[in-house]
Amino acid sequence: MTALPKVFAAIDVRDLDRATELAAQLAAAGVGLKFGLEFFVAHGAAGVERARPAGAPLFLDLKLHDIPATVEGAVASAIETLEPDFLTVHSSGGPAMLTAAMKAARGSRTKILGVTVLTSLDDSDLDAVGQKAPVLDQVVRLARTGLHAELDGFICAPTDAATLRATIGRAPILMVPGIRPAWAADAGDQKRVLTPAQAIALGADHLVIGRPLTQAADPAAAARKVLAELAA
Ligand SMILES: O=c1ccn([C@@H]2O[C@H](COP(=O)(O)O)[C@@H](O)[C@H]2O)c(=O)[nH]1
Repeated sequence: MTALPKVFAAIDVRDLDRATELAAQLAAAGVGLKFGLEFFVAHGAAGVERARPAGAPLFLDLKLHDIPATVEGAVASAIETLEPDFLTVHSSGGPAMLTAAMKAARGSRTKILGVTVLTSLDDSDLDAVGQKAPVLDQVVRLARTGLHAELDGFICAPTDAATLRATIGRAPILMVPGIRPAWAADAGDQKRVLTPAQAIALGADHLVIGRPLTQAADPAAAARKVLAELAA
């Protein structure tokens, strides 16, 4: 089996031609492709098939969160149409929903990743929705629930990675967004961020990077720069 790339580029654009162009440039630079809600709501699985260069590693970031039967059906549909390398569900959907997602993925090559606490949230945001702070405790709590349901891995912030690794061990996959290279303009709506090298050093297996690549003057050059920084 070919190893999956360290970095996945988030193709968070609505225009199909622009997404296709970005996907071609970024895949050629050696990163995988992540299609999420903005693109998927506009273009669906057919759009992903059109925008994705043949064979490019695919992360379908749908962050599914619903009753168990609905999530089981949605995971089955995603695998039937696209068979992505990775697919996300929200770990906060609860044990039965997570078990249903894993049931639908059984026998496929798709790895199911549980989103713990979004990288755009901090302690005060958790408080506002009635969840117990600190964020890190909630991340660990949700990962434990996910482990019980035998999820393949988790989405967490780079600032959570070391604690989560120490809790869950080496085997589960850690896919980490909230990445900002030192040369990136700003964090935007992300609240828990670190650089690519810091995230890998703390235990991330894969990184998700969106705007620092897609909004760069030369997205492929920006992706190559990140990969060179990681190699160094
Ligand atoms: O906790 C999460 C889960 C998913 N994401 C997704 O990653 C990218 C990040 O994009 P940037 O432009 O690098 O901020 C985006 O597609 C999110 O939906 C996340 O950021 N945090």
